[in-house]
This record gives sequence, structure tokens and C-alpha cells, in this order.
Amino acid sequence: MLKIEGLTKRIGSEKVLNHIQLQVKPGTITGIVGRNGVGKTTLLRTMAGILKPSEGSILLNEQNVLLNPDVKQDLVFVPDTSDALKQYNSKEIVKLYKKIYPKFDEVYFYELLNRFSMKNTGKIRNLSKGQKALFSLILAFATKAAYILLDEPTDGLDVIVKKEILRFIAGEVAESEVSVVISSHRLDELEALADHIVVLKGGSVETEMEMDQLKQQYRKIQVAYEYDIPDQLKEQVQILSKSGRVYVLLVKQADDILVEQLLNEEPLLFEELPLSLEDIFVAKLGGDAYAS
Ligand SMILES: Nc1ncnc2c1ncn2[C@@H]1O[C@H](COP(=O)(O)OP(=O)(O)OP(=O)(O)O)[C@@H](O)[C@H]1O
Repeated sequence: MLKIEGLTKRIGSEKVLNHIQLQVKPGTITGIVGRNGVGKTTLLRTMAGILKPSEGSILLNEQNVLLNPDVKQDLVFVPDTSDALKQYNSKEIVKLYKKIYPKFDEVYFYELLNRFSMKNTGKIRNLSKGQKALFSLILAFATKAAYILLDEPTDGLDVIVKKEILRFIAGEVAESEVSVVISSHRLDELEALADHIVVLKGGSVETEMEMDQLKQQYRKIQVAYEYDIPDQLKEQVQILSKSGRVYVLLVKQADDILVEQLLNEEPLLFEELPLSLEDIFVAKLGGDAYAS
């Protein structure tokens, strides 16, 4: 278990992270979302032991990451660019990684490169952006570290490479007990992938929930009336959108009476729609946590 306890991080005079309290369980995928500059990268870098907390601690299996450097072998941070590796070729990188990560699985590394048709990579700087992103992921999972922290792993990639990367991450987690923490602006991608979602706002954890729980909280209903939604009902629902007479509403799952009232007003249209993660953020935070 990876625990973040009372983590505050100041950079200069700015308090970037404010008393973060989080737990990442083995074998899970956690999505970290929040607006630009909210502190996602800083959080991941501090979790990996690259940055030092100003207050609080990061514990891996109850061992403080900063006080026990060996623990860092089980934490890999993958930045959103692979610039640090660009002057090396894969052979040189393997040599380096074997020194840093004693569990590094060289056979698996080359097997994965082969699987993604990247056998002869040459220098990393000569790879395309998508290939670099894949290479960084392959490298991270080949370390056999227990926790992989990914900063915007699909940012700026085409849809085919994105799908390949998401499938790869899901496959790795399904096959082993590895845990993945992903920072992303892409709620649709996280929705398909994450077990757990953490929303950062103003440097703090605004909301934190299991994906299943999250989706059980609301119903999304498309409804239209001859005139308008009666005022006393309008006040009780969350309006996601309105187009002509057609409203898309969010209603709390438990609110059966409200749904009955909506039906009693003889709607011209009443249809339940599938709920997305983005809808829930709009409901919870007025869309404030979401920046696409
Ligand atoms: N080395 C640094 N020096 C000064 N300020 C920094 C440094 N690193 C981060 N910050 C500040 O900390 C805040 C959080 O930055 P961070 O990169 O963690 O946000 P983020 O949520 O990952 O943003 P984005 O979604 O745009 O990648 C920002 O205000 C940023 O300017």
C-alpha cells in the first residue's frame, strides 16, 4: 500500500499541495484529475520521492520513501516527455535501469519492444512522439516496480497510439499486482481505465471515490415538456444542458420521488441516458475540476 499522509509541498512562496491524504492499493488504477497548474505533476513527483515534502510523508508498505531510499525501487515516475533519455539507445538505458531497479526484467523489456515493433530503436531522440511515449511505458513496466506513476501518458498522441497505450496499461495491471497512478485531463480515458478517481482543486483533494460508487450516485435523464419544467422541480434538479424544450438533467439516484414528479407532469419525452464521469464532475464541482 502506498500512503500519502498530510502532504504539503511549497515551491518558493507558493503552497502547491495542501495537506494531501491518499492511499493507493495494490493492483489498482488511480486517476488524478484537476485543472492546469493544480499540482498533479508535483504530487506524482513527490510520491515518487523525487521532490521532498515540505510537511507530511510518503509511505510504501509503512516505510518512509525519503528515509529508506531502497523503497524507491518500487516507485517509477514516468514524465510526460522522455527528454532525459533522448541521447541514449535502448541498450544503454537497460544498463542504467538495471543498476537503479534491481528487479528490472530485461527479457520482458525486449519482449515488449518486439510486441510493439520497436526492436531496433537506436537513439531515443530519433523515435516519434508516440514511440517515445510507448518506450517510456515499456521501460517503466519492465522495472517490475510495484507502483508506476504516469504523468499525462497519452497527451498529444494520435488516437491509435492512445488506444494502444491504454490497452497496454490495463493489460499490465490485469496480469500482475502492479498499481498505476495516472494524471490526466482526459476523463473519458480515465473512465474506461481507473478504479479510483482523485480530484485536486486548489492544491487539495476535493473529491475521492471508487468509480463504481461514483456512478451509482446519479441518474442522467433527458426530458421535454410542452412548455417548461415546472419551477418547483427545476429547483431540485441539476441541469446539464438545454436545447429547445429538451433538458438533460442529473438527479440523485436515491431521489425516486423527484423522478416520479417529473413523470407525473406528463413529459413529451422522458429517457434515461448513460452517465459519464464528466457529467458527475459537472454535478459535483460545476465543471470546475475539468479542463479538457
Ligand atoms: N520548479 C518549479 N518552480 C516554481 N514553480 C513550480 C515548479 N514546479 C511547479 N511549480 C508550480 O506549482 C504549481 C503546480 O504545478 P504542476 O506542474 O504540479 O501542475 P499540474 O497540475 O501538473 O499542471 P498541468 O496540468 O498544466 O500539467 C504551478 O503553479 C507551477 O507553476
